[in-house]
Amino acid sequence: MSILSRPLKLALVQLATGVDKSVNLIRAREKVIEAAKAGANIVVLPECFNSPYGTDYFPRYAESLSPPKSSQTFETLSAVAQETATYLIGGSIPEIDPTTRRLYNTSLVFSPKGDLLATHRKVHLFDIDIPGKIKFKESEVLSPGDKMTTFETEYGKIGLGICYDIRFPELAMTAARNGCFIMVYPGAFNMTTGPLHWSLLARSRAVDNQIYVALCSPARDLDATYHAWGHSMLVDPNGDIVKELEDSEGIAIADLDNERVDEVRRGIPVTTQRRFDVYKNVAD
Ligand SMILES: NC(=O)CCC(=O)C(=O)O
Repeated sequence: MSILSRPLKLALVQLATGVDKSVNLIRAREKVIEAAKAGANIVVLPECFNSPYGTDYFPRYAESLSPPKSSQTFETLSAVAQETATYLIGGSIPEIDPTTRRLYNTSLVFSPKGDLLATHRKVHLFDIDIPGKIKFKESEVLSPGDKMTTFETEYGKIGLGICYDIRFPELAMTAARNGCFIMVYPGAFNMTTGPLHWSLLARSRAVDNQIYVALCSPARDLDATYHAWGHSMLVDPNGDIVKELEDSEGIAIADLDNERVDEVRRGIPVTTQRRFDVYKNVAD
């Protein structure tokens, strides 16, 4: 039995986000409906789709998810997943834990019935400093999540990370070894690291693990404080880019094929040739 039980249509919504949260939510809803009308079974939104991306914004836009009814974004995503009968991977949003007052970069996943299926808090915070190019420190305001996230669908198991998480192959490797047919990363790379590594990382995670990899970015807005790279894409288990957007708003719709996964794994059978007797202590 293939890790992807049957073909499916995936939609990556490269949303143009702005400063007005309600407008972002209305537009996200419209795009999910558009994707569903085009036949998508699973729809993905970008990292930080309800707010601009930036440490100044996270505290101002953060929502508490407990109890869920208090979150405007939770309610919108749940309702549109149910309305469209799609699996909805709700990009990510700034979340506040009302007890600890800690902030997280959090992704919510809903079933076609509108039920919450999974929650992923970004595990690896985006702290980088490339002199003269970009300095960013999510950890100034955010706390990291402390668990891997996978969830079951009728198509098979899906692994979820957020943006910078893609740089840590262990997450995708563990998800793939646990049977995931795809890793999905809502993400917002930038004009320095986007051209350098966005597609390289997606293709690497795909080839390493012979799984699909999907990246979903916000559209680029040159008036915003952070310029997202865009280029939402789907990569197949052979490392080929199946679909890629440019930098403006759009929806990438692509077919995932269970036979393709099996064909790639049969041809180059690394999934059965691993030598964990040789490199068993990967965390040492
Ligand atoms: N939002 C992010 O995590 C950005 C990650 C990024 O740009 C990178 O180069 O990694």
